[in-house]
Amino acid sequence: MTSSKQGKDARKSFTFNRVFGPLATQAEVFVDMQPLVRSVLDGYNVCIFAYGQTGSGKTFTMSGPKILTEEGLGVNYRALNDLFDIQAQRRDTFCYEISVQMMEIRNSSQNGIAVPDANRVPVASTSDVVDLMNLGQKNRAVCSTAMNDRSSRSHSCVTVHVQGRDLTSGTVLRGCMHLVDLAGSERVDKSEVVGDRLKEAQHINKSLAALGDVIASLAQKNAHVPYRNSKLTQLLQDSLGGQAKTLMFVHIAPEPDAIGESISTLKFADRVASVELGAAKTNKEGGEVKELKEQVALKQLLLMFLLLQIACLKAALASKDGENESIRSTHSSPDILRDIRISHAPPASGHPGEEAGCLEVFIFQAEIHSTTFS
Ligand SMILES: Nc1ncnc2c1ncn2[C@@H]1O[C@H](COP(=O)(O)OP(=O)(O)OP(=O)(O)O)[C@@H](O)[C@H]1O
Repeated sequence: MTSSKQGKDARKSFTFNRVFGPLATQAEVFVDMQPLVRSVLDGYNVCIFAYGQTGSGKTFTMSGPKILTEEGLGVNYRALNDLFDIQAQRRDTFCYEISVQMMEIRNSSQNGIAVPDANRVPVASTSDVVDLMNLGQKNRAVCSTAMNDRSSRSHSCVTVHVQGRDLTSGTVLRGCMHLVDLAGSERVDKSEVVGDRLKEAQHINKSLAALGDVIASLAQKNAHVPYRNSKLTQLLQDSLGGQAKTLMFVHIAPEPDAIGESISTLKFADRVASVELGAAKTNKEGGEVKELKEQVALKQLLLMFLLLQIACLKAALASKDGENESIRSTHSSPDILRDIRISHAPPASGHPGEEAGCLEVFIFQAEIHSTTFS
């Protein structure tokens, strides 16, 4: 990249995994990220970001153009389509449940940034997803700036939750994929915004800077990573740290006067590319692990039960002998024992074998008031 500056700043070179030109199709972009998307079905956490200055094509990459055509479909739709296709192919070996959550992180007058209520919606087909995303797009905070007439003024995050059960071994895999269309980074002077819009732009830049700080800390392998400095980094903590697979699409505008912005975007991308996340891990819970966890939970409850019984016996003994006035319990032993119920529940749902052997524990008011042990 050649800038108008003289000397060592005149020419800069950056290296990335892949570069897409202005004529690259949406399908070509998706093919490159497809293996990553697929790994969510194998129990990995995946995070895909779109970063770049206002108007550089982030929403186009993630969702598509304003008027959607099949060729125009962005990576969000393609990713979910792909997941449904594989779900159908693995029908005989895996049972998958897929749900989608749409979140928007935007500037709010009270406490800076808000994440509106976001429910997980189960989805079973592409049309379910299209309906959901259309709704999300409609609700997204958008305004016209000098740099983009449909500028997104918030970070939008589509989170896909996948749970798959191996029909033979009972192993349960849980994967989650965040598809994040970040709000545009922009020089506030160039976007010509004022008042609330200016504040909003400053806020967006602040949360993008917080993302940059987290990435810098990860790159330097600092002991402390400042995830809590923004809602965005808090939300994505599980996908920015060690065990996830992360991909960032970085967008630069082709206009010559965007060069300053493009260089700072590329520097940001360079920093991101230097982060070593370490080996990604699957979220796998084997049938045996599940059984062991249930046994541990049962043993812990029995232990609690025995401790309570000892406490009650001590209290009863002490009050009988009048030896220790400070030992009191509001319940007698049988009452306390009545309050703890342990049930080994039968399968709750209609899916054969799904919850078989599952332990349900109900604890009602298992508490001892003002008890002091001698
Ligand atoms: N590869 C592309 N091919 C054709 N048109 C594109 C392409 N990328 C972006 N555009 C068009 O450029 C305009 C701006 O793109 P878009 O809204 O995706 O930018 P953005 O980076 O999301 O902006 P903001 O951060 O302000 O929301 C839109 O009209 C979009 O359709």
